Amino acid sequence: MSALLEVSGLKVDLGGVQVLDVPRLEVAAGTVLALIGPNGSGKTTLLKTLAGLLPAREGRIAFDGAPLGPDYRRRVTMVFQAPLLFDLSVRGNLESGLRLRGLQAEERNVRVTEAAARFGLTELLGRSARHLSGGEAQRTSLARAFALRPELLVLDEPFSALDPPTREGLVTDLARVLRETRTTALMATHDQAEALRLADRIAVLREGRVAQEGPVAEVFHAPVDAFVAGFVGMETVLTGRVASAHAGEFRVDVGPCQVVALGGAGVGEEVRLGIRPEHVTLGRGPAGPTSARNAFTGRVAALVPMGPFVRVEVDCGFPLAAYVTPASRDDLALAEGTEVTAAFKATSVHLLRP
Ligand SMILES: Nc1ncnc2c1ncn2[C@@H]1O[C@H](COP(=O)(O)OP(=O)(O)OP(=O)(O)O)[C@@H](O)[C@H]1O
Repeated sequence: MSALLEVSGLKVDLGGVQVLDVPRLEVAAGTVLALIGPNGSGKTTLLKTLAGLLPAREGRIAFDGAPLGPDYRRRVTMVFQAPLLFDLSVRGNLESGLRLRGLQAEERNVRVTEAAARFGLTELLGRSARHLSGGEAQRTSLARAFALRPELLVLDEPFSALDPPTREGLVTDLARVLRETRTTALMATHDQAEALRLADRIAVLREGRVAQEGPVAEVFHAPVDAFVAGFVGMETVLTGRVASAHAGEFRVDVGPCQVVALGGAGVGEEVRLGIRPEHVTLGRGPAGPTSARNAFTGRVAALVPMGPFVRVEVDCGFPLAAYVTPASRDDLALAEGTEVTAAFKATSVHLLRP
């Protein structure tokens, strides 16, 4: 797939301070790249720079093979966290950009009807933008952007101001529309679940640099370091020394235990291992035969309800986080101090870059 957007040697300053340093970044045509990272990591600054709204101090940004030209602002559309709507009807808002571009009434009508249908706004076209809920206003803002059929869509945390059910509906619709229209998009988000559902690739930002960029599954399942691991929900990060290595499998001393992992690591090497809580299973009583290469006895140190699941912290001689459903917690009668067996496969242990 060819890159629609290509960034090299990008450096951006704000208020005289360098806030972005991105040696390379590419967005292939028809794909969605999500930027995730903590507050202040540079997501908005990178989006604005790539949308042509902020100048770079150094570097090259190429769009469709050429440096950004004067027509670039017309080819890119940006949607912000707070929908910036005009004091017009929903239809008036959807039409506004199309009028500016000199589209004829007939074509405007086709595009408005299509965009409204895509975002469930058909019944609301006559409503004043002043009388929309937050969710409806953001739908209008997204529909207005899609009506322009931008070559690149840039979304800056478009759902962060919405309540969870409203957000859920809009994420579902946006995922469908992105797929149907094969729009190339860049999106900043705090929310891993959003990134998982909307993006093909993820770039994790940290202090103005890209800590890792890759396909969504790769970043979530094989984070390169402890920072990315923590950010994408790999809650258990263990440090230990490799005790033995044999036939593509190695054992790491972690406290009084040995954790089995797959891959190449040298005996005596200090390594960091990451384990996702959803890959850890808990049981009562001694561990029976299992295909999991790792099974440890421990005690429940804490139980934290987190909506659809409960986060269980187990002390196995090292701290291990597991997710169970509230029903499993009740079936296993888990409470602080309960003795449990925690098991996870060697394939669920990820070797992180130190
Ligand atoms: N006008 C400014 N002058 C100086 N520094 C700025 C300015 N605007 C932003 N910054 C700094 O630039 C860095 C990146 O900010 P940016 O808003 O891009 O981060 P972000 O990842 O989008 O954060 P958030 O998730 O909070 O929106 C931060 O350290 C911020 O303090």
